[in-house]
Amino acid sequence: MASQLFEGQEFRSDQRGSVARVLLERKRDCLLDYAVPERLVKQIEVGAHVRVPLRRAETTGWVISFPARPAVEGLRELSAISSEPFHLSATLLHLAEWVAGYYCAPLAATLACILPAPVRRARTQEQLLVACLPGWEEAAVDRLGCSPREKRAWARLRELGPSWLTELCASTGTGPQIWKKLVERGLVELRKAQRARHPLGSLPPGPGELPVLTEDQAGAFEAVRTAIRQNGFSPFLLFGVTGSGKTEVYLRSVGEALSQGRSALVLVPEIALTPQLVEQVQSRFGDRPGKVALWHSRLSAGERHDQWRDIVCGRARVVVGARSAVFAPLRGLGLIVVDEEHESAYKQGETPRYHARDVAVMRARREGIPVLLGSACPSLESYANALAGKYRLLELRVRVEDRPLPLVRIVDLRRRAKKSRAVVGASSPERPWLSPELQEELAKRLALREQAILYVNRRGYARVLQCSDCGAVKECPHCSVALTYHRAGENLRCHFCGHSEPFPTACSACPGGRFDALGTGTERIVESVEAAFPSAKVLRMDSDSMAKKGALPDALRAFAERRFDILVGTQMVAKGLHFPRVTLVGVVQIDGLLHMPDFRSAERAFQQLLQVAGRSGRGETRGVVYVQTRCPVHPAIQFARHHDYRGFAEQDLDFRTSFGYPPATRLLLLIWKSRSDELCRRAAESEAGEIRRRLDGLAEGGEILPAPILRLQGAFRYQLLLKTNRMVEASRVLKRWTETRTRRTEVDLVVDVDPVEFL
Ligand SMILES: Nc1ncnc2c1ncn2[C@@H]1O[C@H](COP(=O)(O)OP(=O)(O)OP(=O)(O)O)[C@@H](O)[C@H]1O
Ligand SMILES: [Zn+2]
Repeated sequence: MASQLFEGQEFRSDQRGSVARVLLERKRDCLLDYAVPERLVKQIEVGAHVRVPLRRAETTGWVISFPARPAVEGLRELSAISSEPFHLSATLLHLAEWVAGYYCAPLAATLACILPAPVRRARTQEQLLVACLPGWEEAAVDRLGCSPREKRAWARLRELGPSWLTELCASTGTGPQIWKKLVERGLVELRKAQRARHPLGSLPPGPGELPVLTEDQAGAFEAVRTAIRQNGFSPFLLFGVTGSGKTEVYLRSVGEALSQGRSALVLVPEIALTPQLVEQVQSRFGDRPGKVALWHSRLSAGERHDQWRDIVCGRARVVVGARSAVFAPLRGLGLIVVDEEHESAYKQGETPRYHARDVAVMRARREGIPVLLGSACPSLESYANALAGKYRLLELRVRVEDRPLPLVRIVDLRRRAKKSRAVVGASSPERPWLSPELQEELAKRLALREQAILYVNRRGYARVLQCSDCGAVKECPHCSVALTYHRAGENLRCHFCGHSEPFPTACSACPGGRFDALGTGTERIVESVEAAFPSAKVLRMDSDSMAKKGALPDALRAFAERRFDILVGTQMVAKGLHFPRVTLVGVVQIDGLLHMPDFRSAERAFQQLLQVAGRSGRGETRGVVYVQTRCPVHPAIQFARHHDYRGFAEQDLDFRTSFGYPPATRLLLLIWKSRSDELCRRAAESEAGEIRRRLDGLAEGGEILPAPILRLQGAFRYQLLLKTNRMVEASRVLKRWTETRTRRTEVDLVVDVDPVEFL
């Protein structure tokens, strides 16, 4: 049965019935009716997760409705219901239905993304809890003849109150046997208890003194506060320059929602990259364990299981999370905050390919609450919505304490001598990657004991490894891209599929055995900096060096404590970091971003520049920024030089309107994928005709084109880009067609609504 069966229906959790319509948990949407046995009638509700018989086996699914009359006679009975915390609320079902409909995805897949099966199946954890038995005084304990160690342990537990055995042993330096002994003496009890896993448990709570808001902050907060009190959908775009204190506006707003007895949701692009914000939320609101919940896909299934229960039952009042937290089952939601709303990490790369910022706005509308989107360089989509009056624009024009924005200097690399082709192993005395201007400024800042950040848009050592004799370039065996040379592991790696191979001993195309390392990455910049400033302490920050759990917070702390002078990194160093001693930011390399085959390439480069520049001069000394480029007149660079967001937005919006790109229209990207190039191209061409016919009048399309990276993870890809102003309808037609599409086993089709990735 197709999905349109339940489109537009009201999900009401107060409904009951003797026939349940169940959406099976499978790849494609399939609805079946089951009889509800007498014993389950009281517990069953819309959104319940159930086990049902299917042919000779059992499967699982979600109760979607209680039809008055079953679709067929002689129904089979459903067999069991999952525990109540794992029933989805009507609000979430509606949201899921919208996501599935808009993003052209199966509803079953969307529900599985909201509440993944391993999370649901994980068990609550039980641990040993130690507690003092009542009625004992010190004098009485003395008479029992306890050893001094036993007595000390008992006294300590009395101060602490009931404690988990493992932690008690660790914090008091005792072994479990001492506690067993105290149990034997009848002084303490040891019992098993349910223990919720709180991923934030160990962060220090306790709010300090709140800063006095700047005028702009106060204005913005007042607007949000009024909206929270008034109840009702109201979307805000908080556009605040770097260092203007957006976080404080978020925190005050969350506090306001809580004080109104509501809960709040704070979305961040990537949890691992924003430890500073998570810590702030926890220290402001985590006055009891579990009040702030964390939600992202890197938590274990057990942790997510417990967090889900905490959120559903109302123990957690604030949820901080990445993309998928937009579906967190908070009750009485009063506010949603989306930090760095322009970030592409909010877009999910697999089915359902939703954009969490847009789902957040949709959820806020359904719940009738305010949503606060914040950024120092808003996406043009959001900015256009603000210009059109759909979002209310709140501006923070100046940095806190009236600190000036940094001075941006452009270093034009065009007239420089050609870079020497640095042969691997040979040292390059002139250090071609750092211009004399940037080196001079670095030297100056180091002498003043200030700190610097250098941004490079690629990790690794060199972009390409090329045979010095025949010119052959080492490519990934699975993708049509060159491998990146990583010196740290002496290997070559594909940044798209993760393939890795050792540094070659010989060229595969000729007898040669010498290679040129072309282009640069973070590792090479670290090498250049260390050569130029042997006494400086340099820290590399990219997804390679920060791969270990806890590495990033440790590194941030070390840099904050000035154990390093220079931080070299990828976009990781551009986001949300606040280091008052940083007075110099060097953009070593950014040109690559300017020329991506993507209509957003200028916007991305501009955002990156503005963000990274914003790390400079956040303390008492004014900052400077050096941007090295071969395209000094590119608008992204020129507008960034003057911190002119509006100027950039205006001219880029003009370009988008002239060429029919978002936000002037919406895009639908269809991608055919197959192991066979020929099959893929043919399928794309034949199906594109059918799609164009069905979408006639709803969407307009260009040609079938090979994807910019034709082969990815072993699959060849062809694309069709369609433009539409009626996405909901177009998406519905496409969904119906994909559901009935005769399945060609070798050719997959992906439908990406509002795509952000075109490679
Ligand atoms: N009203 C205030 N008075 C003094 N300091 C403040 C005030 N508001 C915020 N701050 C401090 O200013 C610093 C910068 O704030 P914050 O990191 O929120 O800026 P931001 O707008 O998020 O910048 P970015 O976009 O660059 O990340 C923080 O250390 C914050 O504690
Ligand atoms: Zn690859």
